[in-house]
Amino acid sequence: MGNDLRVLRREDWDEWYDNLVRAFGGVPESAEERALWRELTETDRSLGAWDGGVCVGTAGAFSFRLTVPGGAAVPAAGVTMVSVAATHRRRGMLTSMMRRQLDDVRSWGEPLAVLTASEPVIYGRFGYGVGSYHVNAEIDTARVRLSVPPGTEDVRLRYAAPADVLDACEAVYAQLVSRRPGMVARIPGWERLWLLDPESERGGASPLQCVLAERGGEVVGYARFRIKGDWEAAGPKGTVVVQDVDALDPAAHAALWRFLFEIDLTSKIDARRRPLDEPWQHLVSDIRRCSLLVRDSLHVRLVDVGAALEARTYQTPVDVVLEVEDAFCPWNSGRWRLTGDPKGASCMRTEDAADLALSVRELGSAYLGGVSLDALAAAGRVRELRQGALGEVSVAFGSTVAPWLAHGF
Ligand SMILES: CC(=O)SCCNC(=O)CCNC(=O)[C@H](O)C(C)(C)COP(=O)(O)OP(=O)(O)OC[C@H]1O[C@@H](n2cnc3c(N)ncnc32)[C@H](O)[C@@H]1OP(=O)(O)O
Repeated sequence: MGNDLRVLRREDWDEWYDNLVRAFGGVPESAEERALWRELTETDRSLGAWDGGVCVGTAGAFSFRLTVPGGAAVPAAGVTMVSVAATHRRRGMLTSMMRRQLDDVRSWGEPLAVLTASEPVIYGRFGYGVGSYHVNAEIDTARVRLSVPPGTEDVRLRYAAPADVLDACEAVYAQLVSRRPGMVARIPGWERLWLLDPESERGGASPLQCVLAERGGEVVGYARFRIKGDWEAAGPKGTVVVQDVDALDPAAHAALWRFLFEIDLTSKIDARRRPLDEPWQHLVSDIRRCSLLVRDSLHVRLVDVGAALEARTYQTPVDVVLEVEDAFCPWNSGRWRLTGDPKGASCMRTEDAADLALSVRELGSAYLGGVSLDALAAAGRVRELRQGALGEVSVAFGSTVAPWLAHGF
């Protein structure tokens, strides 16, 4: 191809990042946001493709820790900032960057690579499966009522400037990370991303607002949101645009959502990227008027099948031989014996007969417990080779809590 693919040097960052911005339409970010991404880019884990000294391809990999079923925080490459210049598209440049990147991730000893896709069609060929989903909700708060559980009245709410209470909000988030598969522990510096609030990206809404939920002086939750005012002849019809709601217990959760439901001069909540099983869905009087839309969220790639399957736990005892096919990372292909239970697991090479056959992409989908192997088998993507194996393994792989990624990257 004649292009040079190499690890990013800090002095090349501006040209590298310009290629990325242009591939996403070319509208520049605010100086503040650009400076923050510059700081957060892990250059030694990023790749640039150069053609005659001009940057034409980019790919990065944050060093994340991802919560997996059982609560462990597993090293995972957070694949990001992927772009190929439109002048060089569809010549295999992405494929060569993914090749190099997955080889690198393996050499770093990280068992997983994860990403959120600009277009879901791109990454399946490289062995990524959709491992978590989120919902977007548009709630008609003029019609939908929220009932709250006992204890909600004990929660006190107060406004605070988002920057002033950032540490308290981050402490709440940090407590939630180990409770839900698919969440990512915050790398220092990342918390500042949630406070970037350029007027150009507010879509006519207010600056970011924050309300803390407290009980006995302790912060037990927070909501960050904007208000987009609107009026019609009959009166106000503003929208509450929710950015984050994180709460440590049911009463704090209900108090925050009730607050968002009842803000005067608004008749709608627009909440994106919420967990599939978020409790407020069970508190509303009319779920249909909440217009839930399910979207793919985290795409998961097992880079080291044995280490990845050992790193999580299983809901019920499991002893199974998996025949794994992995064309892009052939070191994973072949038979693996997985034995595990709620306390731990081991996964090793075996010559024993296989019970289930599947590709690494299906393993990625099932890995966080949000997509059942049964459903994948019904789609013809998993084959049962020993009768009864599918049901057992499917239950073992499940998670009682829906996996969820709180934010893009
Ligand atoms: C994690 C993230 O950062 S997600 C962000 C991804 N980046 C973007 O969406 C920015 C805009 N798009 C781009 O920069 C580029 O089009 C990319 C990176 C998506 C693809 O780069 P390319 O170098 O053109 O991909 P490459 O030539 O290696 O394609 C490999 C295969 O994937 C297919 N493919 C790649 N991108 C797409 C797409 N967007 N839609 C459909 N098919 C695609 C190609 O057709 C090709 O298929 P084939 O092997 O059957 O011929």
